[in-house]
Amino acid sequence: MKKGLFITVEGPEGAGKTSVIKKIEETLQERGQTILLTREPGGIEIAEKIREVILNPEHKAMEGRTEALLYSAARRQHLVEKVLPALEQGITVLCDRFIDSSLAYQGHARGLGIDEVWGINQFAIGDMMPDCTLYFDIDPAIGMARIAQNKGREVNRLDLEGMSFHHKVREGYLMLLERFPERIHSIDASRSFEEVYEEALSIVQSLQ
Ligand SMILES: Nc1ncnc2c1ncn2[C@@H]1O[C@H](COP(=O)(O)OP(=O)(O)OP(=O)(O)O)[C@@H](O)[C@H]1O
Ligand SMILES: Cc1cn([C@H]2C[C@H](O)[C@@H](COP(=O)(O)O)O2)c(=O)[nH]c1=O
Repeated sequence: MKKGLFITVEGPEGAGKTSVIKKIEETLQERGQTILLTREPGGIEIAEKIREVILNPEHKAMEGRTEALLYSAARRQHLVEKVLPALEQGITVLCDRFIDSSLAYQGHARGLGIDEVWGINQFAIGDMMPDCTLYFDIDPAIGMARIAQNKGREVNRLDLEGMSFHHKVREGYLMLLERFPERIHSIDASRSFEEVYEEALSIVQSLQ
């Protein structure tokens, strides 16, 4: 039986999600709150291994449906092995990407269809939708420029897609915002780190 809050964070490449939620985790821990920060694809050994397969830049032959199925397989294992046990203990889970990434990237940008990708993900997650999703909205040109400046970051297979793919990812997210207006909160991620962090933190706190 789920008791904790399940919060997911979404957005195009370089929107600042990972940096902001790391700081939110630190802030909440300093305040004595227990929070589990995790990510997709990954977060546990099996899913990290699937991540390596999906994101390896050498795997240029990977077909769209294979990609979608691998993301949903990693999601299933991560959900049952890590997310659900934490939620059952009443812990707030903050997850860097979840189903909306599959809907925006594979469903819309890859052209597999949002409803089709929704279908395979229902098999993977059942009714375990997030309580709240923070969507970091950014022009992909700004996001990709931020990534290019971050020399320590590994370039993955999805980063190598052309700009038109990244614009379609954002378009997909904007469609999801219209479809799930109560669950998804949009944050203007083109502002300074502090401004984005403050808004994201205030949303997370308002849920607790
Ligand atoms: N508001 C901001 N303004 C400018 N740079 C930022 C901002 N937020 C984060 N950055 C920088 O942008 C880069 C990408 O940030 P981060 O890795 O947090 O993004 P992300 O959304 O998790 O990206 P991805 O999903 O592609 O991994 C990092 O170098 C980070 O320091
Ligand atoms: C969960 C999920 C992710 N993706 C893409 C989005 C990114 O390009 C990578 C993950 O890298 P990050 O640095 O950890 O953000 O995978 C996707 O296409 N579909 C998904 O379901």
